[in-house]
Amino acid sequence: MIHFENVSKVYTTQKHPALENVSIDVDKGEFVFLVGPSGSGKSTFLRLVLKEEKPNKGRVHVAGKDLARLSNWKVPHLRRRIGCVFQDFRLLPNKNVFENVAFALEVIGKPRRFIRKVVPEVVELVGLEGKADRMPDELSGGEQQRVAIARAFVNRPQILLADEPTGNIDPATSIGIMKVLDRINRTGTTVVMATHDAAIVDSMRKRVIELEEGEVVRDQTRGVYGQAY
Ligand SMILES: Nc1ncnc2c1ncn2[C@@H]1O[C@H](COP(=O)(O)OP(=O)(O)OP(=O)(O)O)[C@@H](O)[C@H]1O
Repeated sequence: MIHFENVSKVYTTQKHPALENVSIDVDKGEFVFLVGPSGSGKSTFLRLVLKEEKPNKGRVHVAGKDLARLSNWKVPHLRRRIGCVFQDFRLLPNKNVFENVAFALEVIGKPRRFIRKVVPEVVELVGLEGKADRMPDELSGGEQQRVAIARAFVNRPQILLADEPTGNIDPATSIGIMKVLDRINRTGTTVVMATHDAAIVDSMRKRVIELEEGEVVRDQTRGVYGQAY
């Protein structure tokens, strides 16, 4: 589903590569944690998957497409197949829960009837049934992140990228967020989550890929956050 082959990325303003000779394969339906110190290249990896950045060397394939051969006008189509969740939720403050989730479908031209059917289903999937009328500022941080996940998933993307989704959320609430991501993963969606949250990684026992100064230094099938010697 995601295939990196000897990928290097150097930002023009930086001396050191953000990613160096990275080769990673993520299969359909996998759940992968991307860990490593700040600046090790996790966000750069996610940006390359979205074709927000281009590699200086190597190849990136996503959902069977070689991104170097994907013309710019097809990039929005690629991004529709990839849901994104961020640390800071990024909800529209003037829209309620239903409208925030519906908006993701409106912008890609889905009919109103379809939207009225699927939005409540996804709102329920993330555990927010009964709260569809709430505005973002009437929700806790954990609930806001559930809305963001619903919005990322409502179009049933093949891949869900999450960049520090529990970064602004307390540990107890984070467990609930991880249950939602796990539920989404069980529907067959590939999930890649960049995180510094050791407790979460240790409790989930999923594949762990560790980056250090842009290089893959560990790739473990049922891994933990810290190096297991
Ligand atoms: N747009 C950019 N322009 C220049 N340098 C960048 C840019 N984005 C990232 N970098 C640099 O590339 C390296 C990798 O950064 P990246 O954001 O991918 O790391 P990260 O592992 O996601 O860090 P964090 O855990 O703090 O989010 C760092 O040295 C960073 O300063």
